[in-house]
Amino acid sequence: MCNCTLTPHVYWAQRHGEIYLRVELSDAQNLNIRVQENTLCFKGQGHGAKGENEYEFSLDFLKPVKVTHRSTQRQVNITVKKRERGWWDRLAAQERKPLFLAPDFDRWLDESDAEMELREKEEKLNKILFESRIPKDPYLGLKKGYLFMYNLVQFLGFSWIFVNMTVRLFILGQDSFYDTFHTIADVMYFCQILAVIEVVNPALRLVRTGVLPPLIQVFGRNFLLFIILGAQEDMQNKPVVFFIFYLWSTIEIFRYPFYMLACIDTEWKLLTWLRYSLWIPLYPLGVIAEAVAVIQSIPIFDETKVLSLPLPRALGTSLSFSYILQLYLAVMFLGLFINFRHLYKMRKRRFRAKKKKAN
Ligand SMILES: CCCCCCCCCCCCC/C=C/C(=O)SCCNC(=O)CCNC(=O)[C@H](O)C(C)(C)COP(=O)(O)OP(=O)(O)OC[C@H]1O[C@@H](n2cnc3c(N)ncnc32)[C@H](O)[C@@H]1OP(=O)(O)O
Repeated sequence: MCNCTLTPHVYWAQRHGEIYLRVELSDAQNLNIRVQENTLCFKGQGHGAKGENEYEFSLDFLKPVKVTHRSTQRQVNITVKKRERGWWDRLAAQERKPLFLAPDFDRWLDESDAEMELREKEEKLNKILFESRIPKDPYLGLKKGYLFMYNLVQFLGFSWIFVNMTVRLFILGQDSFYDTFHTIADVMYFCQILAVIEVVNPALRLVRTGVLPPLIQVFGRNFLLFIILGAQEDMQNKPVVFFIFYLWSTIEIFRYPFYMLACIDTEWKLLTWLRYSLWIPLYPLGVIAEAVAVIQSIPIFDETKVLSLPLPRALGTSLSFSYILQLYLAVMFLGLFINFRHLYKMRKRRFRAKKKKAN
């Protein structure tokens, strides 16, 4: 036992593997801290509750401890390792708590919180270990730079379309519905040709997603843009073009900036929410608008015979493209179903991952 004269205030907290002691003694000098079995003896000079003096205390721990670590800042901090990991019901061997001892509420955790803290530390360590085992991709910077530029160009293109259409709608009202194609088509052609890259990217493993969903989307949009609208002038001044282009560009002005931020490992929660929620009303509306355009184009293709297939004389003169369009109408809803399910899964995965992080 130590021969104690003045005793400092000592604050404590525990974890499963260690005990933290904070001795209220500033400008401490001549420190002598010893641990034997389950007893810690402390002696030192410094400024404590009774001014500048020599202070000492001894503490019999509930169970054996080993190795200490100490640091002296404004107070003396001591870390004591428990010889066996576990949660202690109390700190001292004697049932009555020594008078100089009090909980350190700055570091205090109850058993379950301490377990959680431990698990988080282990998870972090495992993640670091796991990541250090994966060989680093030497072209990662280049890939991200390329994706960033691609998304930026698409964002600028679709923003131009969206802003242009909105301004025209405010100025011309319903009249703007009729010449959407003539004012917007060039930029839309450019963006949609470029969008073929979105099928190539997953095929080359540049992005972590499947090839089928972007293929359905790019094929679906380009079929409508280049064949149904592009090949039939009579379709180009129909109001449905306005709705199709407006729905396409509305989702894209949120989707592309979301990807741009992902390329620089940044996330803006509102943008993520918009990217993974806006499709819920927009996608079905888009497909309905596209279906209307396909239906409106059927008699026009029948009449003009554009893209009709010439047949041997015995079978008739030609096979109208409208038959392909009728088949396409059915395929469209299958495409809608596949992509709707894909986006639903992506949304669930994204928000589940976020919830886990928040917990
Ligand atoms: C075989 C051919 C069959 C043809 C059949 C044709 C039928 C056609 C019918 C359908 C017609 C539909 C036409 C379209 C209409 C409309 O668009 S209406 C308007 C509303 N539209 C929408 O809301 C859909 C918008 N589009 C999309 O959401 C996508 O294009 C998608 C293809 C449907 C799904 O995208 P996907 O990439 O698979 O999912 P994400 O969660 O966004 O991304 C997954 C991960 O990949 C990363 N990533 C993807 N792209 C990029 C990129 N360009 N840059 C950087 N990163 C990218 C993304 O960050 C994700 O990564 P993690 O975060 O690590 O998961």
